[in-house]
Amino acid sequence: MATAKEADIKTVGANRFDFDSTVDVSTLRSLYLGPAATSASVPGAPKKFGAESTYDKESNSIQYSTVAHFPPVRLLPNADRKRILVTGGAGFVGSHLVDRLMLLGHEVTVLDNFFTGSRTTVSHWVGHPNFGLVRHDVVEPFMIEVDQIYHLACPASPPHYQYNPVKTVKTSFMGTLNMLGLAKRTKARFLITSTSEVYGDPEEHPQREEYWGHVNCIGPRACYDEGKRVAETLTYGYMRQDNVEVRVARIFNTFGPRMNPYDGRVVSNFIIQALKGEDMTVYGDGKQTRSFQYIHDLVDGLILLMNGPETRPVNIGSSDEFTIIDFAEAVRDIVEEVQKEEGNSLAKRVGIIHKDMPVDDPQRRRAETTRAKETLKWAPQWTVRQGIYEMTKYYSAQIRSGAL
Ligand SMILES: O=c1ccn([C@@H]2O[C@H](COP(=O)(O)OP(=O)(O)O[C@H]3OC[C@@H](O)[C@H](O)[C@H]3O)[C@@H](O)[C@H]2O)c(=O)[nH]1
Repeated sequence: MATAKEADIKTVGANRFDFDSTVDVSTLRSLYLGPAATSASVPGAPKKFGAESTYDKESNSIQYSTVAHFPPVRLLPNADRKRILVTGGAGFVGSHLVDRLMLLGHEVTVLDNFFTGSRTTVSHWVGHPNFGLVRHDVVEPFMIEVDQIYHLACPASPPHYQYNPVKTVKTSFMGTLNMLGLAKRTKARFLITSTSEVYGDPEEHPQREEYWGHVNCIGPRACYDEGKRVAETLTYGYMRQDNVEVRVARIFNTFGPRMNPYDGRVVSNFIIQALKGEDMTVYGDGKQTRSFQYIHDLVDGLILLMNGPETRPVNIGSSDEFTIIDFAEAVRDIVEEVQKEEGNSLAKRVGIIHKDMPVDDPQRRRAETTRAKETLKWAPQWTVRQGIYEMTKYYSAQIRSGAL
């Protein structure tokens, strides 16, 4: 069996609907893993991109330096170069989408309030003539001339979105209303990132797009679940009433580098705990299930959806389902493999402990992706193992550099 590190995926993206979105994985890696962790070779370009930070332990200070060279971006004819707005573009998913859109040669403006996003995720593009970064909260209107809007802005981790539930609902409703208004005025195509959480604690398994869901509208998760449901309602309202061109992605659990290590989601929690030699925390008995997709597969799906003809909601996720307890063991094995390779093996295996199950935690979740396969010709290409391996290398490098 191939090991995780033997990932030989060379390119991501696809050439469909007259739109070539292929990008070398090595170029993407140079943006999040850095040159030391990748064999990236971008012809004619410097090996290191973006701002650099150096931590000094003695003075407990951090020194930043900016770099004025950027990875080469595709040179598109004017007619093909789009002006693209990405709300939440400094978040985990947003920053990877921005990397792709920039490398493909588009003009990208990122809107972010930096509640859960961070400037560092896109700092390697600051100063590029095709790139703009605006601190702005989508609950307020925003004026810009654009051709496409990827509307991602909203906290996505359960502890984050439950921290200020009123703000979460407000972001989902007002933010989507404002961005749809912008799409209506500019005639931009509008894509919203909805979520598998619209299915709630599902009574149907796996979850097809036709399933209406099972959501507790007054529970602690409702601010996000119902927020995204009403955001979808608004989106189709604007489509029917105002002919706005809309796309709706229902994203299932996604992981990858640049995920905030302390945002409380299971993949980041497990990898960080295992790397630091702490017990891994399984909530409840760990029999609940999730299917996890790697970030690059999700970004492929978003770009295909935006540029394809499908206007109905489309699930984008993995159908490789794990119980959380099995997932903890798989993560522990991969982290140990990385530690061994890096000569950092721990004296003993980390333990797995159980904590209380969060209220309304969905018991089963697996993406049914026939629609994405048929209408977008999309299929995930990264295994969970390949993704966890790369994400572990990323966090491990961050711990070594003092950033974590
Ligand atoms: O340390 C942990 C964290 C989480 N978990 C469990 O692992 C499972 C997954 O939890 P996560 O917090 O990562 O994500 P959830 O599936 O609950 O929610 C996610 O759903 C889809 C996306 O839209 C969102 O990113 C997020 O809300 C849950 O059953 C949770 O209880 C643990 O067992 N231990």
